Amino acid sequence: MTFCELCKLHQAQWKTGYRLRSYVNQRRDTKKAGHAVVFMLQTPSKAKITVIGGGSFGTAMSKVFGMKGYQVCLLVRDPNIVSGINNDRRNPKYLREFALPECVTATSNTELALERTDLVVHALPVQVSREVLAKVSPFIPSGVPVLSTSKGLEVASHKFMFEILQETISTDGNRRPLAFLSGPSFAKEIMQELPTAVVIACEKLETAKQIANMLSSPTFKVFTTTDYIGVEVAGALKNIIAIAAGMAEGMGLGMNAIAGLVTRGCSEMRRVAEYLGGSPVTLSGLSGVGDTFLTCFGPLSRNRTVGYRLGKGERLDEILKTSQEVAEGVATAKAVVEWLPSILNTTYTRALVRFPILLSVAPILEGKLTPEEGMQQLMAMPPTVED
Ligand SMILES: NC(=O)C1=CN([C@@H]2O[C@H](COP(=O)(O)OP(=O)(O)OC[C@H]3O[C@@H](n4cnc5c(N)ncnc54)[C@H](O)[C@@H]3O)[C@@H](O)[C@H]2O)C=CC1
Ligand SMILES: O=C(CO)COP(=O)(O)O
Repeated sequence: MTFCELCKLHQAQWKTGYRLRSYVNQRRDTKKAGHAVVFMLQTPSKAKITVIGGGSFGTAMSKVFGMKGYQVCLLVRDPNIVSGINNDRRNPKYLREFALPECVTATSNTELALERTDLVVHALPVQVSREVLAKVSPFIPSGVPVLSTSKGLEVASHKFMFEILQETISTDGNRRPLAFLSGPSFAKEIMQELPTAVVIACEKLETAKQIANMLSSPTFKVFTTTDYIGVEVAGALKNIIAIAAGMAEGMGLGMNAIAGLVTRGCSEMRRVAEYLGGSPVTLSGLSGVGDTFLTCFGPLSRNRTVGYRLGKGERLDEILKTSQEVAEGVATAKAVVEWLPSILNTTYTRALVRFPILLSVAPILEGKLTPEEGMQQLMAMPPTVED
């Protein structure tokens, strides 16, 4: 069967699934939304997925769901992306070299994008997420799960995505299950259909499993966990470690230094996650060391690239001017220098002894320390027991 034939088959399945979706929506109206969602996600007929964000990762998620035959609607603000996807089956701005399945469409109309949707996938930079989620929230049908793929800490509030979602999506009295996807998953490699393994976290394991089933394919393997705190902390903090690793590489410090830095960075990340109630098992898994390795050593990483260019002597403003994609670690590093000492109820200087990597990146990004001074500071830390 060719790819086009497969798309036609999926479109036919979508049409036959329409009555079922209407039934599910009626069930939602009768306040049995929780059961209706469970039923919908388990059925083999094809549901509607709304992806918020037409950047690299939103495009990649659209492809994964589209390849499974779901009706994917991308909600984007740029009209060129809407027409590019609807007319040419390509996102003209991000990963344009890859075609999208025919069942992927795009719109800038929030109401249309979220009408009768069965799952919302959020793929926007963390710093704009609160504003966008607050706007779209009234249009998300009651009981529909929201799967976040964003990784970082909000600068203004020092909050993770799970907190931003709790504050924007679940406050209107219509509880919607919140789930979080993370792990080593470069958007470009997903578009290339290269094998990828991720983890989905949700307080209710059953919901995580249902979404995992919807996404799983021979090239996309999905694990599940209930430890959304561990997944969220790792997803945010690994980006800071990646900037540090890139910097060490740009400075030509050698593999001993980079491996040491990444390992100790993972230790700091695990200790923060455990402090907040995350599990060390999660931190040694896909969303923890898995994603940290990818981002620290993978040439496609935007965070590692920012660090590499800093290590080569460029200034942050010059680097950001020449990059159209988000490097979440830049904002997250800034948030962490204020947030981490405050949750530990201590000063920056005292916290620095326990978390020297997580807390040294922001002063370098801000130009208060040079990368060389940052590295000297790390090496001058007093010897401690390895933890
Ligand atoms: N690209 C990747 O390989 C992966 C990215 N992620 C995460 O996914 C999230 C999104 O990243 P990418 O898609 O890669 O970013 P990107 O930089 O490729 O795209 C960001 C998108 O957000 C849109 N946007 C920015 N501000 C907006 C606003 N105020 N309103 C509406 N849209 C707005 C931009 O127009 C763009 O389409 C990040 O948190 C990232 O860490 C997670 C896994 C992999
Ligand atoms: O999180 C990612 C892959 O899992 C992407 O990392 P970068 O944002 O550094 O490219």
